[in-house]
Amino acid sequence: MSASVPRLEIKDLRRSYGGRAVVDGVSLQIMPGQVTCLLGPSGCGKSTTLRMIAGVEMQDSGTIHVDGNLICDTVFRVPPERREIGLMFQDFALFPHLSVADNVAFGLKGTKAEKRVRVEELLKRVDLLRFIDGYPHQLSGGEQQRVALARALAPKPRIMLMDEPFSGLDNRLRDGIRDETLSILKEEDTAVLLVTHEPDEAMRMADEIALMRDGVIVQQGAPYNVYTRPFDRAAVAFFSDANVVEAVVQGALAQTAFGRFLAPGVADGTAVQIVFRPQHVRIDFDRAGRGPNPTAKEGTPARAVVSRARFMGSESLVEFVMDHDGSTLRATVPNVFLPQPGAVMWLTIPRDRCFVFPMT
Ligand SMILES: Nc1ncnc2c1ncn2[C@@H]1O[C@H](COP(=O)(O)OP(=O)(O)OP(=O)(O)O)[C@@H](O)[C@H]1O
Repeated sequence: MSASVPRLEIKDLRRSYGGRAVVDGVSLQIMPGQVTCLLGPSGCGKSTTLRMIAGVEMQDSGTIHVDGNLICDTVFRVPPERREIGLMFQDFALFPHLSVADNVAFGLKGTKAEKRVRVEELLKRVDLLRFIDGYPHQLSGGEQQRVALARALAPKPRIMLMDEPFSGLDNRLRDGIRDETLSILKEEDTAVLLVTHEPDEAMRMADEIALMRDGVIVQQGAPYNVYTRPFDRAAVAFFSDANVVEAVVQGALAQTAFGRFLAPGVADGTAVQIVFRPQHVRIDFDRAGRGPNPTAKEGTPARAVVSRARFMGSESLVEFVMDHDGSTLRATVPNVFLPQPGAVMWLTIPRDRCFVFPMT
């Protein structure tokens, strides 16, 4: 198989329920060994997309190809069990009455001896060989999850579809299992489509993030690009808290209390939102009623009064009330920074860390 043929390619998938388009023209390509995360809020159509790829749901239109071969359009349909697609869902439910070995062997074909070889290989891989003759109820949640992974991988699927597979695990366990799962899937050269509504999970696991909203993919790219070049205000806010300053453009510039912001190509009179993350707000102490001098890179400092400061563990969150309009602005600072409420500070917004979006 040529390296340039996607392992999974979906084109213009659509599905409506009761006249409402739930998946509204979704296209994606995933290469072998690549992890793509379908990331979006609850109800945006992620699971429906996954179910159509798995073959348990029929699309209204659009095509699905695996390694260049059509597996489903509106007339032709390879049944789910012949798609060579592995599934891992949150409620992964091992069969309680089957041993760990029989759970892993469940979807395998071949002789008893051949199955045993593959089961042992996989249990070794997920570091659970010692439980081969045990039963699911004897395992912790994390161990059960690893058995589920072994079971899903056993038939050597070309594609793995995962729907919030780690959300049932507690935080400490989750990071380890996520990383372990990822390295096994990469070793097996499986193409992975992972559905999640958690940006942290997507950032941690994905080679590529497809940001989904209201049935469509609004932005797609490497995690760094999606995070640093968000498509719109909602895309910023999906990954982190976001501050917003509103202004009106004149001569391709938006004038604010923080100085002017470039708004190239935006027509005069257009209202814009200047959006920036709390970690990018620069805070300076008041010095005899003044802040730092304005610069081209950071603009003009604006005077603010601390209303609240909280220690969050690895960072501190400070809320300010802005002098010029009484609006609230949030800043996060690494480690411990807990100024007293009422303290006067000056805030600047680095121009390379903010996004200017015309209001729609
Ligand atoms: N069989 C169905 N019949 C009618 N509506 C459905 C059906 N399946 C899903 N929907 C609706 O389609 C929309 C998208 O559902 P879907 O499960 O794909 O969303 P999601 O993005 O995976 O959300 P979540 O993260 O909450 O699982 C929802 O509004 C849901 O109620």
